[in-house]
Amino acid sequence: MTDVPTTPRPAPTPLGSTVLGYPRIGRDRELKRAVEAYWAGRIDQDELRRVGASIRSETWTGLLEAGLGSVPGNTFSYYDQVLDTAVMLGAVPDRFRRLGLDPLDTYFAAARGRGDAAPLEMTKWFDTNYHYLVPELGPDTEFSLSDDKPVAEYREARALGVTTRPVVLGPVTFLLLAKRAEDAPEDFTPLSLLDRLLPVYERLLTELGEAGVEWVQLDEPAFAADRSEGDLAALRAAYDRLSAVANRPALLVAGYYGDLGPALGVLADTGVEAVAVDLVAGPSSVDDLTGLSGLRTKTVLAGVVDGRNIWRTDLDAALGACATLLGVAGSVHVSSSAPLLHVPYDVRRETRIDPTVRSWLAFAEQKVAEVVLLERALTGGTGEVAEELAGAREVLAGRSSAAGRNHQVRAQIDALRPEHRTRGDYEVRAKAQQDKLGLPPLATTTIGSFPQTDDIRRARALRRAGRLSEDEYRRRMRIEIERVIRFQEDIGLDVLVHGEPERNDMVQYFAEHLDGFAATEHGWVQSYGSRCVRPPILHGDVSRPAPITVDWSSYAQSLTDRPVKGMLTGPVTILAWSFVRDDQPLADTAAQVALALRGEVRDLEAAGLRVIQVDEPALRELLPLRAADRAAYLSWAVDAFRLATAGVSDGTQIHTHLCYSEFGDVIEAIDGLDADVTTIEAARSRMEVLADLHEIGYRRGVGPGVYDIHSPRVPAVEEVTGLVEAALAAVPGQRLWINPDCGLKTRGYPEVEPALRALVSASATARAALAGAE
Ligand SMILES: Nc1nc2c(c(=O)[nH]1)N[C@@H](CNc1ccc(C(=O)N[C@@H](CCC(=O)N[C@@H](CCC(=O)N[C@@H](CCC(=O)O)C(=O)O)C(=O)O)C(=O)O)cc1)CN2
Ligand code: MET
Ligand SMILES: [Zn+2]
Repeated sequence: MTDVPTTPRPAPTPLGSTVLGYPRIGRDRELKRAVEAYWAGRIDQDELRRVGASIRSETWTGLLEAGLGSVPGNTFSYYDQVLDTAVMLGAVPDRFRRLGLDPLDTYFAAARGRGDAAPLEMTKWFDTNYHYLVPELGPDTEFSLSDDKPVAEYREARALGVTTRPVVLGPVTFLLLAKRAEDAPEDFTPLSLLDRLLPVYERLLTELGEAGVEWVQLDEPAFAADRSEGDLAALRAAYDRLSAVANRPALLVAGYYGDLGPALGVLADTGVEAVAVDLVAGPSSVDDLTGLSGLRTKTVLAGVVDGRNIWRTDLDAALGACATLLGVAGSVHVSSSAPLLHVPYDVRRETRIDPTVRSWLAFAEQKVAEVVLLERALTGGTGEVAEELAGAREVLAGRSSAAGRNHQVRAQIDALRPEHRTRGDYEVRAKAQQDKLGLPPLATTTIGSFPQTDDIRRARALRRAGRLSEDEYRRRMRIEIERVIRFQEDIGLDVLVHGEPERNDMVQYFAEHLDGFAATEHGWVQSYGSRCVRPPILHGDVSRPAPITVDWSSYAQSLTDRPVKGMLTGPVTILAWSFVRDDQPLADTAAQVALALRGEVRDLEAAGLRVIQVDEPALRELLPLRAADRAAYLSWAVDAFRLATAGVSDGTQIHTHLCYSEFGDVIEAIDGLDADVTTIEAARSRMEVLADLHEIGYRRGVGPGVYDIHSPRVPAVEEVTGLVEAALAAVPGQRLWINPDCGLKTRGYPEVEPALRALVSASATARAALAGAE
């Protein structure tokens, strides 16, 4: 129990039904368009702020009218909520402040870099496809309440007649997500700053209280992962202190993306008024909660409506979970399991999705309606909503009986044997590949995509609108492929790519060509900053009706004597970046996708492609947050990749590519993929991953990225040469590949051309040095 007495204050209005957060890009990506127009100098700050205000007002009024008991506030962001928090806490690194820009431009400079000021690192947000900017902290960091965004947005909503519950990233998760600033001592940990940080949160709570805020939500998702005793002690200390603040709003602490484990007991013993638990990703939380006497006086938000996936809720099951909690908690209200940031706005706009499949789906708006309905059932009894419950039951029954079963696919999976996932000895393969390809040491290549020019995107938009024929579209893409091939020949790369111009996205494109998936038209979700994706919906058994990439890749190969790499997205990444069915184990779905890709890999080989890359950038992303679940995941993930790729002969070279990750936890799985060549993000971390690979005895080809494509900066030749030398110190030249960190689709040719020339020149220099040394 806390030994700090909490200040007596009037009981807050009950929370009622709610969601933990909401999409913020605008129903038609208005924010993306406005932010990008602002960056390009086409609109000014006033215009950008008008777009932001209109998205916020539409969100608040919409949520109020939908009948939520408590409307979340401060869920808007111009780029990222972690950066917003760093700005609010006055923790923006000096290199951005020194630029002397106004607050909004300083903010964007931290997000995107400017001149010599490299941007904050961007990394995966838990196990999602959202990316946040990593705060940099050191022993000299001084926090101060430097921005009033949560208060200002509260007042803005009030003026529109909506009372909101500001959502703020919690202090402990903020510190756990931060990293040590480069100039900080090695043994510094951001969590050591907790005592310095808490006064700022105390001040924030005071100001929110003064503004009339009744409830504030502090998010602590970091506790859905394994945490140390020290982390738990920090959580306890933080909420003991924050709950002792005088005249503060009532505190709701939200944990999501999994069960809170021991953190739940810690929170139950602090003076916070409410906790939100994720009963979808962490269903066992129901049992964890029942033993906690500390909850008897608290409100529990039961996260029973999935905030991450798009299936309609099993309302009976959800009500059952809520009912169990009624006996444990002071009061229970219904909520989404996580912020709705990861789902699109409105399924009713998807008129091209088969109506049966569409009837199974709920996007953000529909989820809000489910939450409201469940709350009515919980408070007024099921009789009041009997009709709605019966309707939902019928849809659910329809889904489980239909579920697009493909008996042929299931029979093929049942017939698989270990040899379908095993290739021959690597040394034998390497020899056969060298005979066929005759590549020099330090061979150069790229990761697949070339800049998606306005012309390409416009052509695709015209075709979608029916204003460009399929033939004309294909003709234009072929012209682009030829241009990209000639460009690479001119630069002098060794292994070429076709450039992926025909792909809207590396996952959506494949989903559009596989059975068992539905693509959306408007289902945009933020991935980072202004970049969005439309995750496809994997609703049935997966199969490949016809070859997908073979025409494009063999056309590219027909244009050149140099080897062209076939280019596919791997099964784990296709799953990670889709909305996947929740009615069978992920492992089974992965095997189906892998089997479809296996057919594509073999068709590419038969068409004369000697090198085939199967991208798995999301291998790390799907790694379970809790260590206990990891071995099982890695086992099926590796199996799926091997099933997709092991059907080729020894002489066909399989590449894979990984990015956006800290690889330490999956390094053995990377080895287990058994790819002949692994290209991997490394430029920003200065080749750290090579030491990890060396340690586990990895001995196949490796291409650590020597050009950071996530920044508009063009590296100088000396910089690339430095990275190549660092790599050569860890890997022999014959096994070393020279390539960028990732695909080039988000970059422009003015950056790409000099960067690739630098890369080829650095390889040539290192090659000459190697030859001289022999
Ligand atoms: N799914 C996925 N997740 C990923 C990645 C990825 O590549 N894919 N990469 C990592 C980083 N995340 C990223 C996410 C998105 C983008 C990205 O570039 N997204 C594009 C959209 C890509 C797309 O779907 N393009 C479509 C639609 C393009 C579009 O907006 N068209 C306009 C019309 C254009 C015109 O008329 O000129 C429209 O529809 O309004 C196409 O090319 O066909 C964007 O936000 O701008 C990049 C990286 C991790 N996660
Ligand atoms: C996010 S990984 C990207 C791999 C893909 N082949 C590309 O180059 O775009
Ligand atoms: Zn990549």
